[in-house]
Amino acid sequence: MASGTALIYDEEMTRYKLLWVDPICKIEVPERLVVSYAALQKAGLTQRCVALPVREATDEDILLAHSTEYLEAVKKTPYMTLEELMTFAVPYGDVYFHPNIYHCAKLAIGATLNLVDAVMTGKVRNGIALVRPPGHHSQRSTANGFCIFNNVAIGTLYAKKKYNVRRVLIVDWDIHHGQGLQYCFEEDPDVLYFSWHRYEHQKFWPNLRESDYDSVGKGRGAGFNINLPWNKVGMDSNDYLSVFFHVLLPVAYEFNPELVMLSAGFDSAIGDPEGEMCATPEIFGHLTHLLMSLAGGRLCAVLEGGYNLTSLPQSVCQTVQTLLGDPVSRISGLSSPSKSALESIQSVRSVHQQYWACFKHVAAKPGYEPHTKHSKLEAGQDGLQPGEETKEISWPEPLLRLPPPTRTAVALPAGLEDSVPESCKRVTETLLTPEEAAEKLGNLNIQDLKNKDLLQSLGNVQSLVDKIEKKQVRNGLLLVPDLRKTLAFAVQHALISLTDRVLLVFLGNEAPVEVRVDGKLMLVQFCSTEPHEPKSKHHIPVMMKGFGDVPGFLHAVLTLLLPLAYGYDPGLILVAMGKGSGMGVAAWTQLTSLLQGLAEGQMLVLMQQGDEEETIRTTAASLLGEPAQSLGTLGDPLPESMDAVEKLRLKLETQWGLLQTRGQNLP
Ligand SMILES: CC(O)(O)NCCCCN
Ligand SMILES: [Zn+2]
Repeated sequence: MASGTALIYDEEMTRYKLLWVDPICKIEVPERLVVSYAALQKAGLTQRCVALPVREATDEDILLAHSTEYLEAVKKTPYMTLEELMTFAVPYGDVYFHPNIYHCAKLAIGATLNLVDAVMTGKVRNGIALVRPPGHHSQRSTANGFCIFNNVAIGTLYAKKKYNVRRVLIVDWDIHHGQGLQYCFEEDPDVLYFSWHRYEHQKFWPNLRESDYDSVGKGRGAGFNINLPWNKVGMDSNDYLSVFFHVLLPVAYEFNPELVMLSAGFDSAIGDPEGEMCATPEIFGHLTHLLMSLAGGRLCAVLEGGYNLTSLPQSVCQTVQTLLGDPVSRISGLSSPSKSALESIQSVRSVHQQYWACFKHVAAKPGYEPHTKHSKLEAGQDGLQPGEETKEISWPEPLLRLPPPTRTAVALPAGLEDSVPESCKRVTETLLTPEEAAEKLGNLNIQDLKNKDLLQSLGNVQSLVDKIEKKQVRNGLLLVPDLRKTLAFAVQHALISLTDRVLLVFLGNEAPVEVRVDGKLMLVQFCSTEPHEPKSKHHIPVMMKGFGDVPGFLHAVLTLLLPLAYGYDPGLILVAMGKGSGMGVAAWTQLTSLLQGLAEGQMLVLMQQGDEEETIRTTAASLLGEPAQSLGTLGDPLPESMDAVEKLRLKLETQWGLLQTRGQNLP
């Protein structure tokens, strides 16, 4: 499996700037790259990445997405006078030229293509290209929105052509609509373009009717263009995560991309004059993590926008740390998305219902009609007039997410030692004394207290929890003779010595532990037989019509388990698979990968002794940060599974706000 994170940056791309007065373009300054790269250096991240050089794009590269006449016109700009440059820019809109911008634009493309090469050849697992000028607004024969050539469009076409990549997912989290990407791929069913963008019912730049949610793609590309408009400013992590859980990730998994291209614009971060949103930089560490379980981890991030010189570098560092596999910081205080976000989420899901099985059950009623004219008042403030003072917004600087010295520790019975990768640290702790065991697990009976294997597994669990608490170890894997007793002990010990909130995800029918009513344990139990009525809102039985229903299981993980887990914000995750739960290895590692975005990745996986070695090894690999195996092309989830999840969501969404998928007032 490929490993390593590429970082592509060249200071030559800082050598162009606005040469005249233009209040719109003045925010696109060279310092954007300078401060971002400096922040990576200061955080010690540059030396942990694989530094790759830029190269100049060739004409052939550029002509993948642009017309000859446009390229020939741009070729003349290095020789233009100031007057000519100004005149040349006017017809394009919100873009400026400079004698060196053509050179830098070729380097931005070349950086993107070198990144695609490195990822597609397995030289690295993922990477980021810190480039300017950005690209996602530029079109076949048009510069626009600070963009000259469309870096990500060319990167995508290049990957398809050179590496025969079939399906490419483009995620554009820049706060502006990358209409250039939409136009380029809207008829192509092999490229799924997802963009969220400040829209305010067409009142925000680029004010395009086709940026609304009902632009779903054309012809064979219908369904493969997803626009999520933000009709109000002030969106925060609740809104961003909700869109990932209920729109982007379900479709992305169904699409099953072979490569993920990320139009990483950070003007969607707090403090940005363009976005005026409220999501703090940590969110990009989570959004990146949630995309890394797709396409076998092949992820190429390319910088687009981002104009606040404080939140931009912070967001870049959050993204790079996650690409490197560092623990993701906890986001506490999550509650629920805004009403406006829910209207957009509902609209997108209903208009895409006919194209995606994951939305099959969605009511066909949009959250709002795209055509209704909305008064300026209704659309909220119409953004900052150029030069208007932004009120002082401040946010805490994200903490450095230091990885513990050991990532994964394992406690396996003798003989299974070589079933996990070398880099796992072995734990073979002393037995727990019967007194210690009885003290925590009152209900142990006499033969238990004589059961050496049980006492050994309790000792191992205690030791692993303590190592995690001391930040010596991030996560662990244990094979245990008695899952129930060991889980109960793990919960007890963790609540005493590590955290006051434990999330237990259990695959199996018999409830693994008695559920506490103090809210200190959340149990999400995937079961295939109708469970008895749960006693508390912290015991969530998820009916899976047989564990063979991988699409159904995944749907429940993305749209139910993750929102619950993020809303609960546990300090430790326990994952346990009961005997013969028959969940496929690929689906299981998707679960253990995705859940590492919670609790700073502090997780214990407990498996019943006797589980096949393949599952043990892949689980350990997932805990070590190996990308989850892609699930392959998913069939449709079983209707019963979808119904069970929907019923559960409706029941729980008032208590767990991130479960909501539409405005409350909608049926
Ligand atoms: C790359 C970008 O999306 O940040 N460009 C924004 C241009 C805004 C013009 N009003
Ligand atoms: Zn932007």
